Amino acid sequence: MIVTKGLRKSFRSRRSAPVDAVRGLDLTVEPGEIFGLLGPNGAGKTTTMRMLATLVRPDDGEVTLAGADLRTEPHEVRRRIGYVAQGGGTTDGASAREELVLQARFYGIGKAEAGRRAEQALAAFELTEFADRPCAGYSGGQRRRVDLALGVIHRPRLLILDEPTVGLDPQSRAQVWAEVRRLREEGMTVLLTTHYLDEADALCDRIAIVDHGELVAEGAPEQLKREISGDVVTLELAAADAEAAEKVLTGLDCVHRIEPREGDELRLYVTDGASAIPQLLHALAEAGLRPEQTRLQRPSLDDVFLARTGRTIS
Ligand SMILES: Nc1ncnc2c1ncn2[C@@H]1O[C@H](COP(=O)(O)OP(=O)(O)OP(=O)(O)O)[C@@H](O)[C@H]1O
Repeated sequence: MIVTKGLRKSFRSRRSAPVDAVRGLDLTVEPGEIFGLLGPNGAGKTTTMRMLATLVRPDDGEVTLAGADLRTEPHEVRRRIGYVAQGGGTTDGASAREELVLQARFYGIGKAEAGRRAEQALAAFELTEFADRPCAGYSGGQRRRVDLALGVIHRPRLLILDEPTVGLDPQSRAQVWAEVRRLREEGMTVLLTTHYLDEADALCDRIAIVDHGELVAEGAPEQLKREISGDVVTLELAAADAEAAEKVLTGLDCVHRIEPREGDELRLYVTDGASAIPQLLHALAEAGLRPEQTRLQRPSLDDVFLARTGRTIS
């Protein structure tokens, strides 16, 4: 659905040194995915989104979006994608219905059909109740839902969202996630940027982590985390059992490493916690041992960023 090869953009001004915002980005987003572009402030996420949305001209690189070439068919790209910018696009004085009808008309949709689409969008995004009130009175989450509805009123195949949940409270963020998932279920491909690690982890099928305009990692969140360090299993044992348990577990294939024991707690590094835990418990049971508590911790996307760049994202 999106292929970029060698995408590049520098900003030059007379007053300051040039900024290489995006430095040769190769990305592939498959149809039907929620794909997240993750990175710290200034990593080049917004510049990338603006280039894909035809708002900033790339210095170099080949880009295809929904089958259209960014350089030679920008009009076609605009027709086939929806774009929601960071600040959104609603006006204080207009109502959600007015904004939706206007947006549909902007895409050349006839008056009657524009009204029908606005009505459908209001229902789908749960906006009907306050559809005719000015947007100024909406909550942050409600306004964000109007932005999403505006982004898809022309039924694009690909939706590009720049920081869709920035500044929202946890409940509104969860609602936006639910809407994004619903759009994906309806067959839409979604590309979004975020600097919330938990958001990328929970929402995205695949992510690309960028830093200083370059790709530092790409893949499914689970896969990236597993590649870094596997999982950590913590077992709490009765004081009398800890030493014996350590001996039993040291010999198991699924255990890469056991941290030096602190009291009655054992921390084990394993490739995949979900499959290792039953093996650990089985081995302990055969030796007549049973942990009082078993905890599984997974590495976070921040660990992935740390491993690749030597810094934390947040
Ligand atoms: N119009 C511009 N003129 C000059 N420099 C720019 C311009 N737009 C972006 N930059 C610079 O390019 C780099 C990448 O910025 P960009 O906004 O793409 O990053 P980002 O990953 O979206 O960051 P954030 O999470 O803060 O939005 C930054 O150093 C930024 O200052």
